[in-house]
This record gives sequence, C-alpha cells and structure tokens, in this order.
Amino acid sequence: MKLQTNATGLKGKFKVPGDKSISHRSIMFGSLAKGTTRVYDILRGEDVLSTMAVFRELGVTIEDKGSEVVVHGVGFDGLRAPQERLDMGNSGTSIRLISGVLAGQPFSAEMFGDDSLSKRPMDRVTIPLRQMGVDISGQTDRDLPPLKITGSDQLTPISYTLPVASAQVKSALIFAALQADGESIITEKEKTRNHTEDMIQQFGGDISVNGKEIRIKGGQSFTATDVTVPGDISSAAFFLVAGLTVPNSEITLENVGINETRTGIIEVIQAMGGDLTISDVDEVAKSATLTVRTSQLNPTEISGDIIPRLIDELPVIALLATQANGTTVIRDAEELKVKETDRIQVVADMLNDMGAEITPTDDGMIIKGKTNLNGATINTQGDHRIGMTAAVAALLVADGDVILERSEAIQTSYPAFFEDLSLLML
Ligand SMILES: O=C(O)C1=C[C@@H](OP(=O)(O)O)[C@@H](O)[C@H](O)C1
Ligand SMILES: C=C(OP(=O)(O)O)C(=O)O
Repeated sequence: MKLQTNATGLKGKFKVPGDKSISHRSIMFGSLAKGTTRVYDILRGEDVLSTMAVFRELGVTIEDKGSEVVVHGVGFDGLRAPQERLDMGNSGTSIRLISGVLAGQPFSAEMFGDDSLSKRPMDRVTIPLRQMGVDISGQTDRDLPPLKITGSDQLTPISYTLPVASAQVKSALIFAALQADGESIITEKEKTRNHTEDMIQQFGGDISVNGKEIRIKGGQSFTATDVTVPGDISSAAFFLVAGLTVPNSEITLENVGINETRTGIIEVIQAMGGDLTISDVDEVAKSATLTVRTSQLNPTEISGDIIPRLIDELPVIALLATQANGTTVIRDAEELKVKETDRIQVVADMLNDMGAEITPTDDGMIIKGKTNLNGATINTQGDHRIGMTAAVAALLVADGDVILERSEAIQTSYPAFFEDLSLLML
C-alpha cells in the first residue's frame, strides 16, 4: 500500500484499542477460573484472537457479544485435550504463556505458529518447564516451534532465576507453578510487565511479590470476575511519536494504560523535552489521558532497567530519535533480536533507507539526528510494529512515496490503525 506522506498537522482526540497483554491474560484467567468472566474493551487483534481460538479448542466456551466477550471458565481441571494442533499465529505471548498452562495438564498437544513465530526461541520456557517435570520439545537446540508438550498433574515446584528479562517466560512459569505441588520461587532478571501477577489477585488467587522475587503456591483455584481492559500504551506510542514530530500537531489519547511496568516511553519523551501532559489519572484502572504537541527534541540515552518497560515501543522510539537534535543511544535491548523480526536490524535498515543515520549494535542502536526522511519501499516482514513505525515515518517524508509491503501484519495488534490515523489528518 502507498502510505500518506508529508503531513501538515495532526489534530484530534480518541481512544486506542485495548491492551494486548491484558487482553490475552483476560481470556486465560477467565478460562482457568470457575464461572463467567465478562471482558470489556478487549483488543480484537489477531494475536488475541489466536488465544481465544486456542482456549475454545481446549474446551472453553467464549462468546463475543460485541460490547463484551463472555468467557465460561472451566477451572484448571476442566480443560480437555485438543483434537487439533493449536495455532498460535504470530503470537509469542500465546505460545509461551499457554505452554505454562498446558504444563500442568495431563494430556498432549502440539503448538505451532506462522513463519515469524517459527523462528523465535522457545528454549527460554522449555528449559525451566522440563525442570518441573514437563515433557516439552521443539525444533533445533533452541526449541523453535512447533512445540510438542505432554503436561503432568504432578508438577515439581521450581526455584528459578530468569536468565532473560521476559514477562512471557515469567508468566509461563507462574501458570505452571499455580498447578505444582508446593511453592515456587521465580526471580526476575529485571522487573517486567506485571499483568499476570495483577490478574492473579483480581481473580482471587494468592501471589507474593517482593522486588524481583515472586512466590506462588501450587494448587490454587480462581473465581470469575469482570475485566475492563485499558488502552494499550504500546499502540498509543505510534500516535505519541506522530504528535511530537509532525509540525502543527496536538493529539489526545484517552484511557491509556499506565501500569508502572509499561511507562518507559513517557519517561523517554520527558527526558527528550517532548511536550506531553498526563491528565485524568485513574489510580484503580491504572489509566490516564495523554496529550502530545509538536516539540523540539533533545537526544537521550536509553538503557538498563527501563528497557523492559518500553521494549515494544523501541522501533517507534528509534524513529523519534531521528528527529532529535543530537545522538541518541539505545543499549541493553538485545531482546529486540528475538521479536517478530530482529527489530534492531530491521528498524535500522528501514529508517536508513528513508534517510536516517542509525548504526545497529549488538544490543541496541546509535541514532544521529536530526535527519530529513525520504521515500522508500518498506516490507514489514510480517512485523506489525515495523508496519506502524513505517506509517508514522512516512508522515515526515516531504518528497517521494513510501510504499509499505505486507501491511496486513498490522492486524496483529491494531486492526483499526489506519482508520484512527486518518481521523487525525488535517
Ligand atoms: O507478556 C507479554 O504480554 C509480553 C511480553 C513482552 O515479551 P517478552 O516477555 O518476550 O519480553 C512483549 O514484548 C510482548 O509484546 C508482550
Ligand atoms: C513482541 C510482541 O508480541 P509477541 O511476543 O506476543 O509476539 C509485540 O507485540 O511487539
């Protein structure tokens, strides 16, 4: 598709779609609780639809009523062996978290995904799950999908220090630990998004978190409850960057999730001197309204424990840095290499093709700004965040066309992305 270029201003106010991480987990906890869970404002992106389809295949009735999704939970002991292979689509969150759910189920299943997912390492979950007594294996020494799993109803609890900063690995182990015989202790490398821990409490379960150390007792059961999903700050990120960089812009995003494990991008925008205001903070729902206006930007350094709090935003943050006056350095972000694409290389290549000056490094990027951007042909390579970053970059291109190939990847997390963007065009 041909992207809109040379935007002269973006103005408007709207709500971004529901948080992807919370949407996945609402289906998982709703299924594993006993009783009826109603989920409001769920994201209907392809990744979440994959999680819904998998739980249906595991015997859970899930109804989409438009205004809400109703999950008729069956409890940990009510899941049934699937008749079909479980299709995880493009979703790392689905395959990894569901591995932890299936770890405690006394049946066999096979999980597979698309070309991108089939290149992503699953050894980060298979190694600790094997220690708990699960029979799980994939392809090559990195356990790439497809993964075959036979769970056990006599899981050994685990004491495990995560070698990577990953909420997906942490959550997979939490789901397994909830089904084990005894208490497990999981220690994080860095603090990562804590939606699983929050939802255990919301569904009446018990978890203790002390800094990076998490303790979970096995043999728990959950009670159904209603969940309202806040807007996804990772989706909001594209409009925050667009509003800061396109001249003559003011964009207001309502009801954006501001869980403290997700707000790294707000800190980066503030450090760069961006004009961002936060209003209508709802402490209980952990949401707020964010407003950005066109700004002169300073460079910054992004490294250390902030990285997991903005990991999915780094592609569009790299674009933001191309518009700052000076050199921005991103470090400690080697996890970007094992996302839907190698996001260090793909982001650097894409933005350099458009005229940026980015040097990819082993664990991040060095970005020299401020650069003008030019037209180019970009292929998402099946990565939704590359597609949306390209669409925001195109707005800054004064001359030339930007052609986006494989734009359908954006359906993964933001099906209405282009409609929402067009609402802002002056
Ligand atoms: O737990 C989650 O919902 C997610 C965790 C992160 O992945 P990692 O755990 O691999 O860092 C993130 O990149 C992904 O989009 C969603
Ligand atoms: C990395 C992502 O998702 P997942 O790991 O679930 O595929 C993402 O949404 O950017």
